[in-house]
Amino acid sequence: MSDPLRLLIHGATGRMGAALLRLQPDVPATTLGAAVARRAGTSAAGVAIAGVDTLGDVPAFEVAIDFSLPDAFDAVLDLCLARRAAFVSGTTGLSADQRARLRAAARQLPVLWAANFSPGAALLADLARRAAAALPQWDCDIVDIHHAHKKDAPSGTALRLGDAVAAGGGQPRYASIRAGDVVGEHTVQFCGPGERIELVHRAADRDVFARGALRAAVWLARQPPGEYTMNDMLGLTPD
Ligand SMILES: NC(=O)C1=CN([C@@H]2O[C@H](COP(=O)(O)OP(=O)(O)OC[C@H]3O[C@@H](n4cnc5c(N)ncnc54)[C@H](OP(=O)(O)O)[C@@H]3O)[C@@H](O)[C@H]2O)C=CC1
Ligand SMILES: O=C(O)C1=N[C@H](C(=O)O)C[C@H](O)C1
Repeated sequence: MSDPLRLLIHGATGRMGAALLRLQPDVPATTLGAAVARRAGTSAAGVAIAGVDTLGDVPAFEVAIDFSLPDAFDAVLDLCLARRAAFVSGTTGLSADQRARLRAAARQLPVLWAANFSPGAALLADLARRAAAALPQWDCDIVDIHHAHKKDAPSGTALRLGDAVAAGGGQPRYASIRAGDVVGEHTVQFCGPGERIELVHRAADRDVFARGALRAAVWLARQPPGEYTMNDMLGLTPD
């Protein structure tokens, strides 16, 4: 049996970081190499979290899982390049330059960035593309609802769904609601004369994203350098 994969969890004090730290021990193919956040501290489960000022000193790891903020993204990507480690990221709101850096890094490392690590959201994008292709004259609106603390709008998933609609020939419009503690809800709505179709995905909790990211880390560690998607991992139609 091979040694467990050492993970770096970046954004460890956040909502997603907490779910990842809680669920990582359920994935025996992995072990926690290091956990990092903006400020050093200790997680609810007693895990030591390093501050980003000591990011360069973290122990060896094979895969980084990043759920942080765009401001924090470049430093962890640079660390993966320096350490030749695979990179899984779910951080949304990235700039065009950051997306380009990710593509460039994929020439040297296996990289999997996804706006949404739930398998259902990947399937929703495929359904949205097919619906848009079948309903060329209908209006298409994408609505995302998230907790009040979410910083980016439209959500990364909404933009991903919009790309899928555009690939099907549609022209999506976006609306975002930030309210309460909603984990994440996305609706792709098609309106035609006298009728309306809604495709809806609701995440019940953040564990679905964390499980998807841990599964991605194990899968990505076995891939050669390149840019991968959830569809590649799940064996769905390529984007
Ligand atoms: N792709 C997907 O499936 C999903 C993606 N997301 C995305 O993941 C990201 C994180 O979401 P969430 O957990 O709710 O956010 P939180 O605000 O709860 O957590 C953000 C984390 O990033 C850390 N951080 C912030 N700035 C820096 C910095 N400059 N350097 C180092 N660390 C930093 C924070 O550390 P500190 O606490 O010390 O400030 C914290 O640990 C968002 O972009 C969100 O949109 C969320 C859910 C699912
Ligand atoms: O910030 C969140 O919470 C979420 N962000 C992702 C996004 O921007 O699409 C995924 C999920 O909906 C939760």
